[in-house]
Amino acid sequence: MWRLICKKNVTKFNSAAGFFARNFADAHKTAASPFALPSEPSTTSISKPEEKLPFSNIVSKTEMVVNQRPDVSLKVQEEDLHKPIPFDEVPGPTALRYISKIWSVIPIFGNQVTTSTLQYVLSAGSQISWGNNLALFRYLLNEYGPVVRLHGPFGGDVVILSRPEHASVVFQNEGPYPIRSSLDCVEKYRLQYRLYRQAGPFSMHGPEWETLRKSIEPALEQSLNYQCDRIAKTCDNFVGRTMVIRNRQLEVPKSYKEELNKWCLECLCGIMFNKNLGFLDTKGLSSTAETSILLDSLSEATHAIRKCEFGLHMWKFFETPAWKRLVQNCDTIDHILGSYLKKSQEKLRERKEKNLETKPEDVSLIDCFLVKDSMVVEDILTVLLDMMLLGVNMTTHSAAFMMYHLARNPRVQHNLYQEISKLPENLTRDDLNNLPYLKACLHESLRLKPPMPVLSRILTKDITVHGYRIPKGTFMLIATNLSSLREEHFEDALKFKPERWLGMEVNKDMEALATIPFGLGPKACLAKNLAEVQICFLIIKMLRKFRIEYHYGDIESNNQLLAAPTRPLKFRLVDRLDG
Ligand code: HEM
Repeated sequence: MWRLICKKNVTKFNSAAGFFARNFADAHKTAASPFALPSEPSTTSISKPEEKLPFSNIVSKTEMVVNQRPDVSLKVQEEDLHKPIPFDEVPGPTALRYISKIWSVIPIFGNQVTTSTLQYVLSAGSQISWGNNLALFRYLLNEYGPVVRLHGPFGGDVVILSRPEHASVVFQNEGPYPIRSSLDCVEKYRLQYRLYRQAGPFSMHGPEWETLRKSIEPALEQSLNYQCDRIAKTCDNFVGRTMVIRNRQLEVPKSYKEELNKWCLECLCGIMFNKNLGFLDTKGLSSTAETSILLDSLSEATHAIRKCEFGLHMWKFFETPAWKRLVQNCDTIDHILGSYLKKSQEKLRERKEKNLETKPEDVSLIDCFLVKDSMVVEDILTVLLDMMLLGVNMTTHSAAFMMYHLARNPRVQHNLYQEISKLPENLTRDDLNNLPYLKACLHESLRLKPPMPVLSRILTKDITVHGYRIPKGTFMLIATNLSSLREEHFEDALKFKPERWLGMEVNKDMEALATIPFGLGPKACLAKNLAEVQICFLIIKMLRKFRIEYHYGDIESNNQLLAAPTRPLKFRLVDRLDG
């Protein structure tokens, strides 16, 4: 009986304390940007109130002590309040705990494999699969609470989070050299198969990654400034191509996503090589053209990477069909990019020999890379391929969903059209500074359908999240797509409401941290500006010419690695009479 009364009272205390903790945390949320805080979480993190209140611990210990000496129990409680809860007590599926015990005797794999293998364990007998990690993560977080530990069946634990205040503890403590889960198969292809010295910016970390990133970012920014006009023309060409591929009902074909892929590749190659490759040729591409081969190889390589990264990593031990497909297609892309690199080298040499003056707008991204001593040809190839694999998929996904959201929300489309209709015919990058509604629409679209729905980090030091001590080396998965859809952060969270972003300081306000489509910290996307210019220019050009409609079932994102829309983008594009 004593036990029962005690338990009831403690439970009441828990909920009351939880209420205060939440309110206190809310007060912190609005007070300051989490990045203005010093980095040690035990003294400064925004989740500090929660860290101090390991209530789950109190219940059992109070129960135990109250029965004997109630006065001592208070002391134990107070001490416990300040102690982080051990990692072993982080909740998670228990079946995995037992499996991991069996496998821990042969720790040959690691947490990378854990994440991909979990789909088999967790999906057994249920609808949940890693293929749609949104449903899987939602299930785990609903079942076990905001911090879930997955005991790696093959060694290497994974912790899943989604709340912005927890994610911010991870980002605050990542230091100058964050580590994320790499694309293992791409890393193996480069380091072991091609014997390159670097694995590419996405997979690298540490001082070598920093040096590479410091070479890429200013060069990309410079090329973007000079090549904006080329991007604008490519968007015009895309509009032209759209006009000729519409059917009599003004609908674009099922393959419109491939057309967007071509647009994106054309923009990217324009920046990389200072050259139009002709992906959007109105006559279409011949199947033997180099552009066709590049496009097909990129799509095949993307499929092969998805296949290799999801499921058992058998390609680590023998050559699976997916691994062979990856090698074949990455070899083809490397070969084509290599030939462009060679031409650029020759051109640079000739200019130098003949002492020819070079106008800034004639300088391509690879020219900028070639003049850097820190980058050899193979480093440049890895950077270009990373950019193509990530950039084309992510930008296509984002542009596709931006068009979709505008089609589904005619009022928003109308308001946006009002904003952009005053722009001059020839767009410049500066024009984008005065388009708050367009920026809000893009951010809102990325909130609902981010192309990288989950961010990952491997902890470089111990941290305390939600009261739990999580050790260095743990593989963290941050389900930003879930925090983006939570009603507590966004009213009518499932609705497309760009107005919510007007006046909000994105990446600074705590609420805004619930949506970080380009990631955060030193490892955040290095081509955010490029992606924004591309998508904004495209939407401006499209809206000036057409009213976008969509008359079919809902389009979702498959929420996978290198995500893609689940349905054909069968937009109906009606010419504007005043366009
Ligand atoms: C709307 C389009 C895009 C979105 C939403 C996006 C989003 C992201 C995200 C979420 C990350 C990981 C950030 C983190 O872990 O904190 C990332 C990394 C990266 N992105 Fe993007 N991206 C986009 C376009 C592009 C483009 C166009 C390129 C290249 C041309 C690109 C190249 C990269 C690279 C190389 C990295 C790895 C950076 C590093 O680890 O240092 N992305 N991107």
